[in-house]
Amino acid sequence: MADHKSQAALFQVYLRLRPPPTNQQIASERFLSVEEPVNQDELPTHITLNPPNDNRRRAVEKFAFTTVFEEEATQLDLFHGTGVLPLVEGVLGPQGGDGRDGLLATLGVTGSGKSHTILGSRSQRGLTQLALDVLFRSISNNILDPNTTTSLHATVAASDPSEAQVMSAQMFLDTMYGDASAASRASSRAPTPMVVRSASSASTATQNTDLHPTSYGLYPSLLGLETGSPKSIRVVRDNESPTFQHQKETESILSTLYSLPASYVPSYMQSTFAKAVKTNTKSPIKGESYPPPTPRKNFLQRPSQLPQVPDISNVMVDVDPSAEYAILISMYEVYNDRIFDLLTPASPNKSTKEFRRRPLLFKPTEQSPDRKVVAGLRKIICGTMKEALMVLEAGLHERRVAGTGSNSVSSRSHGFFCVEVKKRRRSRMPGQWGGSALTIVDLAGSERARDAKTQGATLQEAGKINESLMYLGQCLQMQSDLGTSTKPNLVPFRQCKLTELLFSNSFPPTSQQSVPSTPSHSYHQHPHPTHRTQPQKAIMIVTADPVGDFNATSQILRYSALAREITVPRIPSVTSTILAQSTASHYFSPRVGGGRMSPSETERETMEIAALEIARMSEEIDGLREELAKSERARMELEAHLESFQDRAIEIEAEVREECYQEMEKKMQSELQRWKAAWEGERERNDVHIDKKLEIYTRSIDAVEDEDKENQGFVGDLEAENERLRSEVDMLRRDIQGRSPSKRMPLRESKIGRESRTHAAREAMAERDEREDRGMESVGREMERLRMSGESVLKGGVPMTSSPTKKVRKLTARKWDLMDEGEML
Ligand SMILES: Nc1ncnc2c1ncn2[C@@H]1O[C@H](COP(=O)(O)OP(=O)(O)OP(=O)(O)O)[C@@H](O)[C@H]1O
Repeated sequence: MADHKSQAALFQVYLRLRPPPTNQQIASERFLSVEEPVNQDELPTHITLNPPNDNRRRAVEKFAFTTVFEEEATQLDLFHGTGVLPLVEGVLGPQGGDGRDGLLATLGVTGSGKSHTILGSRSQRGLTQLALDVLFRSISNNILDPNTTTSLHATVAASDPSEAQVMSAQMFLDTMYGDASAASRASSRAPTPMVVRSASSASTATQNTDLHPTSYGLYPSLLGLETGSPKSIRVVRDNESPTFQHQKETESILSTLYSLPASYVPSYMQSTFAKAVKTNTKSPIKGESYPPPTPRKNFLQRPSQLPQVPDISNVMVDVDPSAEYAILISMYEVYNDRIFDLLTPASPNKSTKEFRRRPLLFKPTEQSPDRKVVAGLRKIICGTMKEALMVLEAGLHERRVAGTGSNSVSSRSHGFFCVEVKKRRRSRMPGQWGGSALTIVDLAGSERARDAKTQGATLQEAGKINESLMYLGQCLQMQSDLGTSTKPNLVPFRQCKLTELLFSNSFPPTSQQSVPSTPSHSYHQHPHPTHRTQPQKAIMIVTADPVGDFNATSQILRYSALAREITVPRIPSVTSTILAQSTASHYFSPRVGGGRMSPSETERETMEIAALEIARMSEEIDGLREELAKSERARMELEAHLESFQDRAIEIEAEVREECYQEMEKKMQSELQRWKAAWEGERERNDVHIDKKLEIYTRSIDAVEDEDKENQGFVGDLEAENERLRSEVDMLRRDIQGRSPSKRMPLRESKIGRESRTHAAREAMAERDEREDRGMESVGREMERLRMSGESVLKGGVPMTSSPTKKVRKLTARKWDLMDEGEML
């Protein structure tokens, strides 16, 4: 049944049954039985699922797999029996050329043993470790060591089509686990410019590892060099997150960076870095090897011992002797339908300060226009199996797991472990790197919320997990129905990230994708090294617990089995019982008389009809039951859909809220800035205005004071002059009055004498009057001027210095002065 189909299917599907837990107290009823293989030397391929005896009448289902591994099967049995070796060999391409992509995945209900199978346990190695072991050992003579091959990092990074950050294993491991030898080296090494920053950091910075760019988030900042703005470098310390832009510190960081080995710099920045080093004249310690980076606050603990069993030291696969290889490891997880790098530490969010990973895209890139790749992953060049295993451990540490009612360490995401085997012709002038990849996938397990007792975020995760597994189930069902057709659109793999990642490389290249056939030993003569001539070879290991959850297990088996047979049990009980009873009592009773039916015959006929009717109805009920079961499944699927849509809606709402909040915040900030600037401008204008006013006041007060003083001087002079003139007038008056009338008469009488006297007196008086007139005129002018200025001063609030009475007096005096002598007398 399965043989023909398994040839055409995209996946070879194996079933592994897990043994019951040793501490299980009450053994549940076993619902799964393995069918004996036809040939005793072969492994079984079929199982039967017997519904538990709980009064619900369900169909007995039979499933076919490539091979069934029973409970007692070991990790080694799985390794040899599932075709992992041909998979590894295919990736290495022993016949020349790029090799063939391989995919190894596990699928099953939560707690059924997926992670145990693929990743092993504390004491047992899993298929991943075994595959790495055989891979590294097989290419040991052909592998390039990143620590000794100087150009390796640059050439591999240049050939990578996925915008990856390529990094050497040594540096990465130091980043994650710390440098075991750093402490001993620290004392003998010259102090680095960045070690001590503040009293607090000085005490914590006992390891000079603080210096590495990643610990200060400097990789993106180096881009600043390209734009010629090293001042704007933003230095963020991983464990404290202060941001400062200090020129001196920046310079010191830069000079430290310039002295780092090139391998410390991410691939996409190599050229910038090289340029910067070239032009930098301040490199402090050339040739000094700096300590490893410390992006983590707390280092991971280096595993003291990795499991060594099962031992496969005698197992090797063929390699291409004319090629040299490089191994690149990357790890990512699909969590809530988003891809996250497991080898890049989470970075703090600017606004929330929460440590988060950035989701990555599965997309075609410039270098890979016709094939999607996970873009922007961190890829680690590993020279040894130990390095690869340590990278694996570090990545697993970052993977999301949670304790649920079904499994204390349940994987909450689909984990991807990618081993890229880079390959090029071995020669003095090696060509471009080509190669293929082995992808190992540990899928999250399907679970029922009731059994797993999950809630909140874990329940939401479960919704997403179940949904993605449902899509995977649809794809697997379609792929097992493919027959000879290779049309990719028959398998609806674009429904979610998981199926896209698993299936998009499973199909032979289409006419547009295919490239002219190349000789087997030509490594990428074509422009895009991502072209593949063969679809990936895929192995799926389904794990099941024969005494676990019947419903969940049967669902998984239905999805994944290469073939299925359903046996609907007949209903012997009702029909046959009635018929048997009738037969016993009446049916076979001898006929009485000829031709006519006796009462018993009539009765028997009625009974027969009733029995047939019952049988028909029973079948109908069975059909209805089957339909009910189907629609129940459909309902469950729809519910899962709905749940995931609701989750998505919540997510979108949260995202929109966040966006609105950010936008509002930004607007508020800009409005505040604008308002502050306007306010500041207004204040400055006001200040200037008030200053000017004050200045004017001060000046006018000074002027008035000066003028006042001057006026007072003048008034004083005039008054003195006036006083003098007045006294002179008085004197003259007295003088005139003091003369006796006799003396005056003779003057009158003696005309000549009188006239002469009068003439002399007149002349003297005229002279005096003239003099007085001149004096009075000038006094009047002066008084008038003072009056004018007094008025203007009065207007400005200063009192007048001359009074109108004085004017009157003056006028009187003048009048008096101008009177005829006769009138006066
Ligand atoms: N074949 C086996 N032999 C021994 N122990 C096993 C086997 N399979 C599973 N186990 C044990 O069962 C437990 C659950 O297994 P595991 O974590 O691999 O389940 P899982 O399918 O990966 O679960 P989840 O999907 O929740 O991550 C572990 O303690 C594991 O060691």
